[in-house]
Amino acid sequence: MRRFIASLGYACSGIYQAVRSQRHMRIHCVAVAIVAATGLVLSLNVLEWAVLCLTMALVISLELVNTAIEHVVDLASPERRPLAKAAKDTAAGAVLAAAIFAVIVGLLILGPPLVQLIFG
Ligand SMILES: Nc1ncnc2c1ncn2[C@@H]1O[C@H](COP(=O)(O)OP(=O)(O)OP(=O)(O)O)[C@@H](O)[C@H]1O
Repeated sequence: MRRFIASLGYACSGIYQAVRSQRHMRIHCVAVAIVAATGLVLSLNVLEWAVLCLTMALVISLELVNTAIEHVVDLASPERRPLAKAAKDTAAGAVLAAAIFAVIVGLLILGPPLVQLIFG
């Protein structure tokens, strides 16, 4: 049990450091807060919350993995190398792809009730 709590602490510390050091991570967190607040205002149903939570978790998780890859690349290759560039750019691409689809999911779920609330 003590080992589990220690591991939990290390994981939380990793998230905290990523939020502190990565601007993109802070932007994702603000987006999550805005989506959550909008979802509360719109009284989304359980399925809509589940889809939104999964989508937001995917983006945040990929940003954490991207940050870890950046650290490992900086450790393994402080000098500039094509493979180091490919690793960083591919990891960043994974976050971008998830973020684009997250915007689409957000528009699909929040868009219609938001339009209804504002203009209906
Ligand atoms: N060791 C390297 N070798 C070759 N290209 C690199 C290397 N490190 C970074 N780059 C290139 O520079 C870009 C920016 O890298 P940089 O390390 O400045 O930012 P990052 O850590 O990838 O991203 P962030 O700004 O989110 O922290 C990378 O996406 C990659 O294209």
